[in-house]
Parts: sequence; structure tokens; C-alpha cells
Amino acid sequence: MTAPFLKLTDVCKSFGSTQVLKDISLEVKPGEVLCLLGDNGAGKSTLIKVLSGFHEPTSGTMEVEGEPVKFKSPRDASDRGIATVHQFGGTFPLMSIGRSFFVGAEPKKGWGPFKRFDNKFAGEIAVREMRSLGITRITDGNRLVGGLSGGERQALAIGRAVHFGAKLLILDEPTAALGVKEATHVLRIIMQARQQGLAVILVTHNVTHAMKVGDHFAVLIHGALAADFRKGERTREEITDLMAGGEAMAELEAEIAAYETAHEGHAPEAGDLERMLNEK
Ligand SMILES: Nc1ncnc2c1ncn2[C@@H]1O[C@H](COP(=O)(O)OP(=O)(O)OP(=O)(O)O)[C@@H](O)[C@H]1O
Repeated sequence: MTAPFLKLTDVCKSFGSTQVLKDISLEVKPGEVLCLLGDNGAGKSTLIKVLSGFHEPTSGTMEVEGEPVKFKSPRDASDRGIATVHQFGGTFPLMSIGRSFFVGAEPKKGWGPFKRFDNKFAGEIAVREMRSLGITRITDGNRLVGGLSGGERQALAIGRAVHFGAKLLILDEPTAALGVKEATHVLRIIMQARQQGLAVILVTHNVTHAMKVGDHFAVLIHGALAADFRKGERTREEITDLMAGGEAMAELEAEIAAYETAHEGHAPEAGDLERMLNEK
């Protein structure tokens, strides 16, 4: 059996007295897509930030390839092969494709004071990496990133991550702003990354997209892992219900809190509680 690339055990994250992540235990293996699902405010972004070194967990452990890790910065996470791609690809609209691809790691040509950015090389590599992800329409690395479609920008960002040695790709809502065709293309790129043996964490609200590419699913509700299951173990309706259930429970909790505030800290009586539950 393949060993996990990343393993979390009882990871918690609090900000002051607010506990945002509660005892998260999860793993993702090479060549596997883990879909992280959850409603707004469930804790998905916070979990991504913990995984990518922006936040340190308050407690719990993380292991990468079997070794315990403590990320002090995003650099530490990227040094371990964890790359996060955000919704719009995190690329720079006014840069050329080649320059954007190599930001922070610019290839140089010439020597001494004559050293300069090797534009031709950068453009060729960027175009080649995008081509390997199925983007064949882009042949000129001098084109501006701003002129690319949303899907092409995602491909550029993913190609860049792969080129610089990512082993785990974290994709944050990569299809959210895209049309159907572009979204399908991005899903295809995810499948390709998976085939190349990368581990992928796909964060999405879209159950249909998740079901198309996911091998493994984790649903967060109020910062806790409400469900963790593999492909085929739940139907689309069950997954959608789970996510919607989280929302309804949140409303109920808010009603109970409001009741307690209005009744000098007294919890609702059984009858009142039953009425609230029946309204859900
Ligand atoms: N720095 C912080 N300080 C205090 N609370 C925070 C902080 N960051 C996040 N939270 C809270 O943690 C909860 C989870 O937020 P998070 O952004 O992780 O959710 P999410 O699932 O990514 O939501 P969305 O899908 O809307 O982006 C929210 O209630 C949020 O207000």
C-alpha cells in the first residue's frame, strides 16, 4: 500500500479563544485527489493555510513522507514540495507568460555585469509545461498573462508548481470562476497531475466537480471533520445533504445561542428545542 505523502493527526488551530480547526486527522497519498468540501466558514482556508505554512497549528502533528514537520513559513512548506494554487492562479496579469512562470527563480544568461533574464528560455519552458498539461493553444511565451483565460492561468500556475518540484498540489476553488468548458479543462489537468503521481488536495464547493476527480473526500463542518470517505462510498445526494446539514446545524446553534441570550443564559426547554428542530 502506498504511504501517505501528508498525514495530519489531531490538528487544531485556534485564534485567541476561537477554535477554528478541531482535531483534524487526514492523509493524502501520491497519485490521489483528496477533495476538501465544506460550507462557507467551515475552516477550509484555515486548513490550507496550516498545510502551506502560513499558520502553525495550535496542537496536533503533521508528517510529510513519514517525517514530522513544523512549518514556520510558506517557504518551509514549499521546500517540502507543497504548492498552493489559488483561485485565479496567483499569476501576474502584466507579466509575460515566461517571466510569470519563473518569478523568484529567474533563469539568467550572459555573465558578470552582462547577466540578464533569459527571456527565450523562460518562455520556451513555460509553453512546454503548459503543453504537457494539454494547453496547446499557447505557443508564445511572450504573451501577457492578462490575456489568458482562467483555465489557462490555472494551467500556468499548476505547470509552474510541477516544474519546481511540487509533490502535493493544493488547489483552492480552481473552478469557481470558470465556465463549464474551462472548468472541465482544469479538472482534466487535475487528473493529469494525479496520473503523474502528485498528491492533490482540491478545495471546492462544487460537489459535481469533486465527484468527477476525487478519490477521497473530507467534509468539514464548523472546523471538524464531519465525514471522511472514499469514492463510491456516498452518493451525490448524501454528500450534498452532509454539506447542507452543516448549514442547518449552524442555524440551529445560532438560534439556541439567541434563545439563551434572550432568557438570561437559560438553555431552551425540551419543548422549545423540539420546535426549533422541527423547523429545520
Ligand atoms: N485569523 C483569524 N482570526 C479569527 N478567526 C478566524 C481567522 N481566520 C479565520 N477565522 C474564522 O474561522 C472560521 C473558518 O474560516 P475559513 O476562512 O477557514 O473558512 P472557509 O471554509 O475557508 O470559508 P469560505 O469557503 O467562505 O472561504 C470562520 O468563522 C472565520 O471567521
